[in-house]
Amino acid sequence: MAGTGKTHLREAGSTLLRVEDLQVEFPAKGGRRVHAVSGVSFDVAPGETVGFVGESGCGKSTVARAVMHLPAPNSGVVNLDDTELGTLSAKRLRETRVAMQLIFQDPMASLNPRRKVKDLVQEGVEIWHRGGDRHALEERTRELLDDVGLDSATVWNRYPHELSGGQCQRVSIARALMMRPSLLICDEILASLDVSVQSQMLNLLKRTRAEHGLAMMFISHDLGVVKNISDRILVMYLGKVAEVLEVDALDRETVHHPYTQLLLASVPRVTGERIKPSVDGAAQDLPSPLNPPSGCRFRTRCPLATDRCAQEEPQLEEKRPGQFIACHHIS
Ligand SMILES: Nc1ncnc2c1ncn2[C@@H]1O[C@H](COP(=O)(O)OP(=O)(O)OP(=O)(O)O)[C@@H](O)[C@H]1O
Repeated sequence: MAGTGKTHLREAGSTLLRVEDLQVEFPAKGGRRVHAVSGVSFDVAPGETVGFVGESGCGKSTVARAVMHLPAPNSGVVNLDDTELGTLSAKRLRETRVAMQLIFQDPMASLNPRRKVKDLVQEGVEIWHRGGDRHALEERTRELLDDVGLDSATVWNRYPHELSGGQCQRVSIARALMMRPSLLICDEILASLDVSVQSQMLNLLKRTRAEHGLAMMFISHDLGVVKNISDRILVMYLGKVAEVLEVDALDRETVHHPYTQLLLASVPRVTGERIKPSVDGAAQDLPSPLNPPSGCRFRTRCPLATDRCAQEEPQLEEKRPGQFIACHHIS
């Protein structure tokens, strides 16, 4: 089995989203395959925010798309509210997917440049509920635009290119909320924004999730950002889960997976100044997902690695209450 264990999953009835043994491979030249996501399991409780962190290429976006079945994973099970997505007809899948809204990193690219803000926010609802009450729809659009910190009267007839990146991202959030989702999947949505706009957006997301009772998957390569907004964190490395932990465990004097340790060491510490995370610098050492290392995928960069790590894949085990680590050397 390619899994990294499922001991961290909670009782099925208590979760909104339950993902088991997700596997995604992409075809590559010469008949080879990119092992992008290999046996990832996690769950998200109603109203909970789970952060996904790991350096570029570790499979975070692929997990997000596989959860949405955009496209369906090669194998694995995705249950949303006890509905298994893989068993649904194409029509039922499209309907069920509305409850999960995905927001991307580049708001300009994900908003149709030829549509005005009011239409962008309304278009999802128009597709799903044709012939609804136009007045009520416009009211809700105004409300949501104001809610996400845009002056609805000002931006109503504007096009995306007339807005800043932060404003576009706010439109994307309003557009997602319009569909009344139970799960918001945010894929690197702060990465293209200035640091000051990032913190405004984090506050907006926290307020929004409380007001709308939303669960979130929050994806970022920046552990500092993920820590700020998440209840629990999944640390991913080369298509696998290295560690799952409650966010409080990050502040405790506790032992972590050696990869989490590397990420922690690269979180900016100087107030007001961004230090380039050292983990980005180490990215060239990332092995290829075309040919991932045997056993523990982190072993080629791990200071603790031994022969056992090459031969035997570590499974996620609960090392401290609420803290699951996949490492032979952490007890
Ligand atoms: N359509 C595709 N075809 C081939 N390989 C792909 C495809 N999409 C993703 N990959 C590869 O799968 C791996 C995981 O990519 P993914 O985008 O999920 O990572 P990520 O952690 O989200 O990184 P980033 O933050 O850079 O988006 C990478 O090696 C990537 O090159």
